[in-house]
Amino acid sequence: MMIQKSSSIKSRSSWCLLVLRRNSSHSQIRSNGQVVEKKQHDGLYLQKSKGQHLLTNTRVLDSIVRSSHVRPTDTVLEIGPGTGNLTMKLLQAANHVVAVELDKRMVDILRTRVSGHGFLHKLTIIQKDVLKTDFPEFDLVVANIPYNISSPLVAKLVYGSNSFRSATLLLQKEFSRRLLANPGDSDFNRLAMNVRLLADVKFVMDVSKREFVPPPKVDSSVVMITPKEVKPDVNVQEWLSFTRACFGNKNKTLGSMFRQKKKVMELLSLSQVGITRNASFDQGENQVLCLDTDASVFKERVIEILKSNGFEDKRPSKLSHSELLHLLSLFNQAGIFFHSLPLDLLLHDY
Ligand SMILES: C[S@@+](CC[C@H](N)C(=O)[O-])C[C@H]1O[C@@H](n2cnc3c(N)ncnc32)[C@H](O)[C@@H]1O
Repeated sequence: MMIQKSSSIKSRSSWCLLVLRRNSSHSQIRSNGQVVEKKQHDGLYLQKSKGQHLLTNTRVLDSIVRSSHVRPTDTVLEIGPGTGNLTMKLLQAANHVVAVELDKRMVDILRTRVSGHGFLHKLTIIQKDVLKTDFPEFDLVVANIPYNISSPLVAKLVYGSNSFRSATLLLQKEFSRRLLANPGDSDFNRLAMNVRLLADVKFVMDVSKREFVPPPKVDSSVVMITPKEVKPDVNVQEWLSFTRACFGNKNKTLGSMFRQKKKVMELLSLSQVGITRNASFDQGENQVLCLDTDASVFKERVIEILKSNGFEDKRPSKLSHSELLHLLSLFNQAGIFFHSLPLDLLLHDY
């Protein structure tokens, strides 16, 4: 299959008009939101909305597979196999590949291609949105993912119920830099804080935009995410709610964040934070404070905890995991609990 750029590019800001030649047939592609399809046998319209940038450089594909340390006994999860450039390599290296692909046209091409090479028995295709799919068991993830779902997808992998050895992912370069950043770095954010609580992230290599068809606007990087063997002793759902509250604006101090009336009311009204009266504040029975009357009590308690423990002037993005875990435990000891929002919502909310 050969895919090349057409000379008739009309708009630089929207998708290019592409010509894809396949078995001597060709078709035009323009996806600027409105897909203009001209049926031409097995022509393929690559859609920006689905992040369809195909990685075509064999050397890069080989490097990705090599650096993922796939074993012949492994089941590999591939997200967004597209036309199967990476899938073909994975099928040769692994025992089985589970490929999750949204686009039926891609699924059809993939199935035909894999079948033509006699590998169909090693491939399971799930034609679904990866964010709405429960995964079967797998050992590794290796994928060139659609960049528009990077955050929820990484969160789903790291916080999901599947255990796996590692995820080798091709990501937008800037996004990968954030995952690799440390507290205090300018690009460190909530997702990085959450991912790095449960996993290590290692840089593998940069990949130029020129290696894709069509080339995206940005360069890419491969990173390897490895779940930690020893996980911190924290309720992860409460942790996710807690960091969501702290990182509302990562550059604000925790003091000014929790002083905002809007913030306090939002936290309470969303049941994101529950506060109970307990022994550390009064001798009464535990009970959830009433929203309207007790917002100011809640605020006072939160500020008091921040102040007396030296967190009031700290910015969340400058704090280490152990400092934030300590702050959460201080809140808990004071009867303030960050009640979990549904995990699905927390994972999508980046
Ligand atoms: C960046 S392309 C990668 C294609 C192929 N792996 C390659 O490297 O050439 C991303 C692929 O993910 C698919 N995709 C986009 N959104 C998806 C979703 N929510 N669930 C599953 N697949 C999706 C696209 O249709 C596309 O085939």
